[in-house]
Amino acid sequence: MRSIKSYTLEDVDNFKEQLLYWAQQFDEIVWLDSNQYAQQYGSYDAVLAVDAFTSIKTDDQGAFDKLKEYQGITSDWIFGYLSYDLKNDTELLSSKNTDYLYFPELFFFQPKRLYFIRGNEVTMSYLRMAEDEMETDFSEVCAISKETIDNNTTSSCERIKIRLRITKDVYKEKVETMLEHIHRGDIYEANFCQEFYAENSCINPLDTYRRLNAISAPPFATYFRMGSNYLLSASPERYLRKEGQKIISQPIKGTAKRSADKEEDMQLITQLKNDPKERSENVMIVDLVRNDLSRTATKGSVQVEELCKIYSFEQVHQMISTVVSEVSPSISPVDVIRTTFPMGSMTGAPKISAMEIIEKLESAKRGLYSGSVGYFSPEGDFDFNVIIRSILYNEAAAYISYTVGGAITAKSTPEKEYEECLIKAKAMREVLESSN
Ligand SMILES: C=C(O[C@@H]1C=C(C(=O)O)C=C[C@H]1O)C(=O)O
Ligand SMILES: NC(=O)CC[C@H](N)C(=O)O
Repeated sequence: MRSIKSYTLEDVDNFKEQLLYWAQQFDEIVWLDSNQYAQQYGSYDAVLAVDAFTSIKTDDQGAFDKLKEYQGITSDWIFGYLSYDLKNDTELLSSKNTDYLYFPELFFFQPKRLYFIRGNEVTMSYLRMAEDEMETDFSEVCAISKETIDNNTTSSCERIKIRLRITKDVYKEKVETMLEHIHRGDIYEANFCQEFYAENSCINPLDTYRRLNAISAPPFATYFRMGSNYLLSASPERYLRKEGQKIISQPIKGTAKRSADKEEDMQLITQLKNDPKERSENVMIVDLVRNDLSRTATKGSVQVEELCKIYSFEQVHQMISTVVSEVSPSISPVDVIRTTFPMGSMTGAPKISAMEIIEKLESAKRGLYSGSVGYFSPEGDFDFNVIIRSILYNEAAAYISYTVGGAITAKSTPEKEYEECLIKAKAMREVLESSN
């Protein structure tokens, strides 16, 4: 079904820039870049999928059933996203908060043109109908000069004014309400988020992504486009990956800022590692993920491979755990996602009560934020990230948005949680405010 061609690259970083620039001509784009971050699990350094041959977009009930059918029928590479509000398809829940971004709840496509980069090699994988264009496309990509990219990736938009969806005082009141729920025993932990936005504004998506990625260089960077809807993501977090029969989930809980001073930076790592509040936040989510994975796992196969390990990224230090399981080949890959979605790190525990309380206290529909972007391979393997540290943009609606949040537990204080939100928001704010 696909034609394959591989080339050795002289300058991989330059080729990545050329390829993403070349991709801009297509309406559907998924670009995943791990920024050379050293990770145990991963197949490619970067992947580009463009030009939909077939696609699926849903906004109603039964989204996971439709995805399962689509994934089964295509039996090909499919790329796309799951928005947070698909929770309503897995549990008896609803989303009543206002949607400002208008992304469909689920979107996947089968790309005609695919590029996989690994080391200094690129492999092109084109559907037969486009195979005639493989060589000309490759030459076109390689002919793009740095000047062309720089000259055409400038913005003619006006300065962006970022607004807060809720004030700091309202945020603190809501965290107090969350704490009351925790003290009453309704929940142990919930991830409470707030939105920052700009109306009647525009950005150059490629320029914005490039600058966000340059200061973040995370392992799950994403440039996504579907028509006039864009996701520019600097996510450090994996939600779920499947490699053969093995399932891998890597929830993050526990965040510390970075310092330019080496010694202070080391202290921040030690503090985070030994902080009982951050550790207990993480362990609670690990328990939830173990429970979620056990729904499709073979008996006794759920294991914690790594608990509360600190990983440093350009913007923050994070505490990450790795939970794995085995599934039997008879289980559909979509069902492994359906039974674990939305990821526990973005909900809280117990999951359903946390999602109900989040819905009541938050002020905007989460949509794609705290959802997931990724792909399925023809064999049914997959890799999906967590959509955080991301700028969402609806060009047609002239609306730009980023949301940040953090886990609230019995040990939380509203002031500290607010500070943590600002640490997570720093890169997005910097990039948007220096747009022009
Ligand atoms: C909610 C966000 O991040 C989540 C919350 C974290 C925390 O509470 O420490 C860490 C990673 C994410 O799972 C965000 O970045 O907006
Ligand atoms: N950056 C990426 O997300 C690359 C794709 C994916 N992580 C993989 O290696 O399979």
